[in-house]
Amino acid sequence: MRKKIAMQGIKGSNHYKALTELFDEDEVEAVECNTFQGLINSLVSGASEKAVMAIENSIAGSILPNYRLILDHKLQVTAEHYLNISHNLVALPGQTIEDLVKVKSHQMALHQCSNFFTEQRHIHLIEDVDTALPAQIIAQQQIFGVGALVPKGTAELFNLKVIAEDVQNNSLNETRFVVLEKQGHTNPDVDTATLQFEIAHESGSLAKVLNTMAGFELNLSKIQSIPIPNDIWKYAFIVDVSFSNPVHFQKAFSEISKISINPTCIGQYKSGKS
Ligand SMILES: O=C(O)C(=O)C[C@]1(C(=O)O)C=C[C@@H](O)C=C1
Repeated sequence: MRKKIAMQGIKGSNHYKALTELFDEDEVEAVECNTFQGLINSLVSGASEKAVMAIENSIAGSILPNYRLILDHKLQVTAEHYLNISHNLVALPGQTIEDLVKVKSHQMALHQCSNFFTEQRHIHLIEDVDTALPAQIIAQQQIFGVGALVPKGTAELFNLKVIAEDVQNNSLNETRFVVLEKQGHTNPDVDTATLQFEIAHESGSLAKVLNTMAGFELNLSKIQSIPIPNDIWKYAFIVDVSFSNPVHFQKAFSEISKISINPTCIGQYKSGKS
């Protein structure tokens, strides 16, 4: 039986691209979910074995609600993948950009193309569940006057015309996706970890944690603060670190556990950076 992997959106979306670059398409079945919450529900209920979820983009930044979902459901990150993102404006053939009155796409995709649409004042932007679904609906229902922003290759999938290629604000546009599971596994071949901790509201408490990481030769690649619900204006920190020796990470984590509050390892995995 093929492994079920939950993703946000449908075939033709960036999530689907990420999923097929992470897994052998013949061995897995993509479970299409309309929302990030739906993707988590699929994983938590056991309907899917794993989930592929976008977590941050190089133009639009962190998808903070997705960090919240990982923490609230105590999920583990078991892999990561960086996908080059290209947004292409598509519509039914026979139209030009002047004919479009609306463009529908995923909120993150619209953010990443804000400069292009500032110049197209006649176009009304509308959020949709992903990039591919509005394209599929435009094609199925033959809707004129409406465009979609889709990855390369998706126009052909739905027989749509590419009106403008690569309309993202910056040609260097990558989204980082994580693979989520209910439980992590002990894989010795890891060089990256994500951890979460809170600290006492005291001068120097974050510096102590960061110095401990430096002392064990952990290289910090990201630090993200996230509000602690029920503790107003207090924040937890989510940190990504890389290391050449997993033992260094274990030792550092044990030290950090002594000087922080609620330390949690959210995952140890192999870096997806090339
Ligand atoms: O709609 C899609 O194509 C998606 O896979 C969603 C998503 C996202 O969640 O950030 C994925 C990558 C791009 O950054 C834009 C949108």
